[in-house]
Amino acid sequence: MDFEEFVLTASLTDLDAEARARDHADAVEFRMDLADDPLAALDDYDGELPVLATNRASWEGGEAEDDEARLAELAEAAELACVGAVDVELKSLTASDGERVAERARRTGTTVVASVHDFERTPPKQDLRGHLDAATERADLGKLAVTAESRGDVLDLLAVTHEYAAAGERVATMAMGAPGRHSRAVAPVYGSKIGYAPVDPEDATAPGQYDLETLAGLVERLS
Ligand SMILES: O=C1C[C@@](O)(C(=O)O)C[C@@H](O)[C@@H]1O
Repeated sequence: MDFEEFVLTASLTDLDAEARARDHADAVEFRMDLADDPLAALDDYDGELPVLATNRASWEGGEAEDDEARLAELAEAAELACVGAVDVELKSLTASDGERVAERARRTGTTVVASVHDFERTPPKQDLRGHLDAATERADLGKLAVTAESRGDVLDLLAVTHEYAAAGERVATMAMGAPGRHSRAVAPVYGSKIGYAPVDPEDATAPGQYDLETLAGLVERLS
């Protein structure tokens, strides 16, 4: 997965749902931290869509508690043929074993996404740039999910997304929460390369997500 074009991913906690995502998604994000026995599920996977593997730490909004174990699992996932990309938190890449996951991914031609999440707010533009600089330096794509409290927050995020995309950097951005919901449809117009959506609305993996069919329709109409 090179993310040259926008990739709409269906966020799944159960890979069996891939068949239901195929009509609208380009890939699936497998939230390993929310799944039972994720490596066995990946071994058994015989779907058509490539997998972006995420094993989100509890300190970054996920459910994986044991950092060493979750990064070891993610490194194993990175080497599987069905996995086209792995998501590693920027903090893991800079401060823990995340770089080892990235090395193992690179050895097998798996793309590395460095992610940053802010579940509280949208930091000032200069900080948004700082996050994207650090993420794009260490990975093939820098992803930034913030929490919008106002339309102005979304404008800041979109402006910075546009700057980076126009400069040829590969980035994915989205504003979580209700005020930022429309960013999920609009950010791709400004160069964001990944969108996330659950197949069923009740399976959302972040606040403010549209369901997959809705987001696919919005993105298609706006592009
Ligand atoms: O990092 C992201 C983005 C996300 O948080 C969102 O806001 O859509 C959803 C997560 O599943 C994914 O890992």
